[in-house]
Amino acid sequence: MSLTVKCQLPLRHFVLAVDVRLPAQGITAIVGPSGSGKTSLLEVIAGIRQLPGATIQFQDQCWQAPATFSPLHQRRIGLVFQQPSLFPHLTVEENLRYGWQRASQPKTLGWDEVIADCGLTPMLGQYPAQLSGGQQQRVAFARALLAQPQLLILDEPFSALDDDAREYFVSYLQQLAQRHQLPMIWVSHQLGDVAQVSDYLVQLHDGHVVAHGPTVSALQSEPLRSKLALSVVVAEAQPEPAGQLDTLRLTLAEQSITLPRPQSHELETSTPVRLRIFARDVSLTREFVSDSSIQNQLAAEVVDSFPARHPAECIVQLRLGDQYLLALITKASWQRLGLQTGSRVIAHLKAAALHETLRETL
Ligand SMILES: Nc1ncnc2c1ncn2[C@@H]1O[C@H](COP(=O)(O)OP(=O)(O)OP(=O)(O)O)[C@@H](O)[C@H]1O
Repeated sequence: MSLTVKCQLPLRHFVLAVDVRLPAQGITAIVGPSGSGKTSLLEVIAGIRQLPGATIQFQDQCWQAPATFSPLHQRRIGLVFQQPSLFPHLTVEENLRYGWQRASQPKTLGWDEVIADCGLTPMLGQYPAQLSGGQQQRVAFARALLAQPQLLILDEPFSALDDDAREYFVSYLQQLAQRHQLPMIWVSHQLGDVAQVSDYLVQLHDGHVVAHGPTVSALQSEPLRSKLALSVVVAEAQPEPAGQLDTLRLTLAEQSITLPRPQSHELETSTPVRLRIFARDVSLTREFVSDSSIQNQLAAEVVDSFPARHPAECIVQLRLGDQYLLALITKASWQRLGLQTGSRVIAHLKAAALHETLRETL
């Protein structure tokens, strides 16, 4: 199951030159600096830009080849851009019915379910101009779902939402990919969100794919590891001792960590959960320390170090079992601790930085 994209699109400052095969399942995130060609690439995939010579193949469907071109509506793509293009003269309900009535059968994403999940019930009778930017984005997202897409293409769809709502919708993306087997291509500047739920990462720079691969490993490879300084590890939920209702114990590489229990999460023992850990939230010592507020201390091995954005800092790559973690420390600390490849260290993870980032894995 794949999405093959080959194109050469001259843009103002460079040519968007892409030749890549992406998974046609799960969540594929496209990241890259502003102006690197992310939106243009989505437009080529959707067929909004009819580009001579491009090849777009989704699963067993040829959307574009030298002698073939399927327009957007035949591709059954749910397209959500940062600017929600709602019909201003229709109510929210009428906007939603527009997608719903044109949808193919069978409808796997139900009307009531999507409206409830997107929190739209109170605003069904209102017009777009009566809604905030974030509410309009939620309507546009729901309308795309109700059209029963076979592929969801998202370009910063939650940029106007507040942090709590964005967090909810990011985890909703994961549910949609998991429960409804709905593949997604998602452009976001929120690297933490992307690391948290994406299965596959593509990095664009000046119109070229400079890195792509499964998220967990792509984050540990150049150029993403230097640019993002962020790791994703998978831990397993552990049974909680009686009376400890506000904390959650996890096992990571056969070691125990504890974090504040997210209120929304009921995790069964052994459920694998993803933790997104910024390198800046990891510090290192040579020994376990007892007089620290940081209780999550994990024995690890130094496998590499490389420059960080600031010349006085470096990023240390650590191995915990078969998983990898990045730590951002100063070069002075690297010297003072006498670190080198193979050194045994203790990685300290701030629990408060972890508890907002807990997700069940796909
Ligand atoms: N129709 C067009 N013709 C020529 N150049 C274009 C056209 N549309 C966009 N560009 C240029 O192509 C480059 C990539 O734009 P694009 O919107 O794809 O980038 P992006 O990575 O999505 O940026 P952002 O993250 O800011 O949304 C920009 O330099 C832009 O000016």
